[in-house]
Amino acid sequence: MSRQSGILVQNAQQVVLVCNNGEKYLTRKAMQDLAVLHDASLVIGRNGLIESLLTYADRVVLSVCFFLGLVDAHTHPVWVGDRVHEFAMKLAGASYMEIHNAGGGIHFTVEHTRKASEEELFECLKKRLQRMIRAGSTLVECKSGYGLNLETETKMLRVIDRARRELDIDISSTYCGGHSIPKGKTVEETVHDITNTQLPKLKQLMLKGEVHIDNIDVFCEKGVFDLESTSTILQAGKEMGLHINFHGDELHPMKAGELGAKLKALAISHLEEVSDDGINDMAIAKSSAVLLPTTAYILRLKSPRARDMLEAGVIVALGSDFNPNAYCFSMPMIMHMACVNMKMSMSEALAAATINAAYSLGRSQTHGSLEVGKRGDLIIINSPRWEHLIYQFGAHQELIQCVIVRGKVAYENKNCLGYY
Ligand SMILES: N=CN[C@@H](CCC(=O)O)C(=O)O
Ligand SMILES: [Zn+2]
Repeated sequence: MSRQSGILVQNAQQVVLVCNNGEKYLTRKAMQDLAVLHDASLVIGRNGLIESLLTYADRVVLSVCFFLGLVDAHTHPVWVGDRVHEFAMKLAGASYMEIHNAGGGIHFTVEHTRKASEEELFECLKKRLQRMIRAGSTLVECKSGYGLNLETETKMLRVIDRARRELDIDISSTYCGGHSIPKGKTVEETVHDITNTQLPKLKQLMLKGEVHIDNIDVFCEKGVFDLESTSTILQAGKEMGLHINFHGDELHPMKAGELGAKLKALAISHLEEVSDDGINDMAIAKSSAVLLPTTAYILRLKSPRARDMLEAGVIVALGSDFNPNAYCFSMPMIMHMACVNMKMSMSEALAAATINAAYSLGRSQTHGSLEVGKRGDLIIINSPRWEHLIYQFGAHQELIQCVIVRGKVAYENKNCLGYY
């Protein structure tokens, strides 16, 4: 399938473009009506960008679909020390915050991640990103946040940066030094450390080109960072040129939707407890809602009000939330869960896992749809209809034949059985 100018991917029954008019995001009705070509091929140039999309009605068409690569808008993939023992505790009735307040949860992962070497963390991240590629993700947001001090947060960000340079996947990097209050510290001390020590040092490293950071994140939650401390940290990050992309309104109503809209956040994640005002403010400010179906599922919470957000015109995106609490790499499974538990349609879920997820990371000019001039990131699935990737829960290994990132084969599944 190679040709001199780049690669030609030929003769698909369907090519799912998602949108084709340079849209930066989709809302409301536009999420129902995605752009799909029939009996088509596409050419990716040597520069890794899409050169042309062609329809060949007269050729023999293969019973495969080409999809643009999926975008995972929220992950915590850099850590060591799994928490399978905590999964057992939660199954026996313990809540997320009970485990956290008893010194487990994020604290457990921080303890192990601080002790890990950079090489060890990179090896873990590499395997996890490879598993994400196998499930069709080609752009992934990756957070730090299991260091909570300058040394380990910087170590995590360097590991993410190395993955960006060495692996066939695109990454949006998030500084999440405000993920929790470190043991033995107060909220005030932590905010001071982040704004006076960590962020200034990271700014220097960014200027020297030693780390690259795209977004700033804080866990805005009762017993973690309140609204005021969240706002202080996010504004300090914004002044450094970072996109605001934070955790809010997850376990308790915090007015995080309202705060995010006021600060012009690009993204607010979770939102299980968002208020009506928060939804309206987010729609007006174009602050996207990154919904994470695994959180409500694993913690047995109520699901975020996706329908209310969609009807209000909020830009809804999806993420796996991969972390030691929610061990899921698969955006096809996330889309299925969004459809069943959050009442989204398959078209809405796909728009949320592509163009809108790219918007939440400030990347929708280059990612999130198959359009001439955008990244040549796509997946080839062995099925005549694209909906099978969502419909067949957990079957993505048997459906995804190939994942192409920037015009290069990043994964090929020779044993793929197909959609039967
Ligand atoms: N809620 C805060 N952060 C993560 C969980 C992190 C952890 O438990 O290690 C989340 O998005 O679900
Ligand atoms: Zn998270």
